[in-house]
Amino acid sequence: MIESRSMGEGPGGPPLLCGEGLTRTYEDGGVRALRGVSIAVAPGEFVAITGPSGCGKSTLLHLLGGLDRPSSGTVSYRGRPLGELDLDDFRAREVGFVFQSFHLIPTLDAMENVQVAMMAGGVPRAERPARARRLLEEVGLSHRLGHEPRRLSIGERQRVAIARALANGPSLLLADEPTGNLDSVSEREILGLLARLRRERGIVLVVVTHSAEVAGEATREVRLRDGVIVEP
Ligand SMILES: Nc1ncnc2c1ncn2[C@@H]1O[C@H](COP(=O)(O)OP(=O)(O)OP(=O)(O)O)[C@@H](O)[C@H]1O
Repeated sequence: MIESRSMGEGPGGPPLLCGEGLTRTYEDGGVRALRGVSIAVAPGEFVAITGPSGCGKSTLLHLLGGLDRPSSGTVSYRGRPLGELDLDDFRAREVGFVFQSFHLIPTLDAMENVQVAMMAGGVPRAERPARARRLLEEVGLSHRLGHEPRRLSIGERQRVAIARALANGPSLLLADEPTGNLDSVSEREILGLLARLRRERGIVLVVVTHSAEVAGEATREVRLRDGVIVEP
């Protein structure tokens, strides 16, 4: 097996998130999407995962977030393998996910989209509206609380999706091409927002991207090629 590594330079102690010897073969077509990747993400980091189309970036992100399981290898969070954790709880409370196409519920307004995520996180019903409002204010959408996705700009939709990802106070945001559908102005705004969340909330960012601008803002770039990490 090819083994490739990328380690974060943390201030000591266990990394926040760690993948060791990760492989993923899709039975459908026998594609070896990941062929032995080890990556450690330390507190405070903003890691950009880059590489050509089909090299395994989304696959890696899904494994790190517990959305998919490796064919072999282990993902650990705060030193504990995901297999030992309550996965639903991990995905709902510890990690926020952001996607290229937002994945908002079209019939719900911004407030409702954010509150839906709070159900899984066990936020008491009575607390949800005020918390959703605060989050939407934090992402700059206090004037769009009652708007459904179709009445929001593309950049605003991604802001709602980011507010939703913060609904349960995660330590980590995992984002798959978060600016892939945005024009360059909106991309810069979303990038500024992510940087602020890292600075003010201490949120760790792992972002899959094709954008040189996004990769340039990261504290570390991890490049994949054909399912392995290549050294910069
Ligand atoms: N569910 C699946 N079943 C079968 N093959 C898959 C599946 N998902 C991904 N693959 C294959 O695994 C490889 C890696 O896919 P992945 O989506 O991780 O790449 P990527 O680097 O994120 O690509 P892109 O930048 O185009 O989004 C590709 O060859 C893809 O066709």
